[in-house]
Amino acid sequence: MHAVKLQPETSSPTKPHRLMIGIDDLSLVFETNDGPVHALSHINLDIHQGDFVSFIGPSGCGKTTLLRVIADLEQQTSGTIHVGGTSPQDARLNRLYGYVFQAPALFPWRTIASNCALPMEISAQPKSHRQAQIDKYLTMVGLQDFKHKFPWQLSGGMQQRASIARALCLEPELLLMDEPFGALDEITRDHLNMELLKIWKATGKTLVFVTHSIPEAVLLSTHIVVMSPRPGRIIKVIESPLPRDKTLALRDSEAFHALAAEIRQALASDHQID
Ligand SMILES: Nc1ncnc2c1ncn2[C@@H]1O[C@H](COP(=O)(O)OP(=O)(O)OP(=O)(O)O)[C@@H](O)[C@H]1O
Repeated sequence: MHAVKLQPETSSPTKPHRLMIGIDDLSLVFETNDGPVHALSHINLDIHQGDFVSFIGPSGCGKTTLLRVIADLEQQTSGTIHVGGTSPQDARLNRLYGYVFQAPALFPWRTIASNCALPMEISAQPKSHRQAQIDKYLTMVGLQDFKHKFPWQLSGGMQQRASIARALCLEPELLLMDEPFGALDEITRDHLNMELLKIWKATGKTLVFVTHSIPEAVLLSTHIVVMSPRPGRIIKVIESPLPRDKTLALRDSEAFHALAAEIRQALASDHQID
């Protein structure tokens, strides 16, 4: 299939923020027993410091693979990528990013505080600093009173909040989140979406977020990257006209519905929705 190279609408001449992620003509092919899988094809994307960028698209369009390339967990077949002005490998080694998985992935034999401490123990940070970071971020996600509990004593939403706190403890500039709220009920998801927006505002971090949910992408993002499968590619990058300061009430606004419709149209225009 002919691959269309799209320049995203993410940059403007007046934008003061530095480039956090720069991806240029990147493709990734998985060689499998059934032949090559074109997971990513000719991806061009700029993400700036402080942006909240969502990847949305049907199953198999390469959202997770793209996030994993940014995180240096997969290597591209061709093209280039820079993360924080360096290679993804250096960004990983310098702990530039935190990664939040779809499942909280907490160790059941460690308390919430001890789970949060683990990455800081691995990077040999002093105990007093570890304690301060844990207190800061467990308070931020509303779990300070649960720090001595074990993961299995917490609800799914609380466990996911704990995994976000764990990622924040290392003070990464960049937070990569792969459908972190996909398994949660709608009410809990609403709540955590608002919590995440608060954290994003308070910390000024750059967020890259994978989701299947159009309302979630609209509610959270400054930019929405619409993707399509076979081969996995970007079909449109939409800059949100909505304010960065958002409330759940915004979902009843005309602007919200218009943006959701634009995303839906972009997805439908490809005629490949699974
Ligand atoms: N390690 C791998 N080896 C071979 N093929 C892979 C591998 N990882 C992903 N793929 C394939 O690459 C394509 C993109 O997968 P990816 O998981 O990135 O999609 P996705 O958009 O995140 O899907 P979902 O929304 O279902 O999680 C799919 O066809 C998938 O089967």
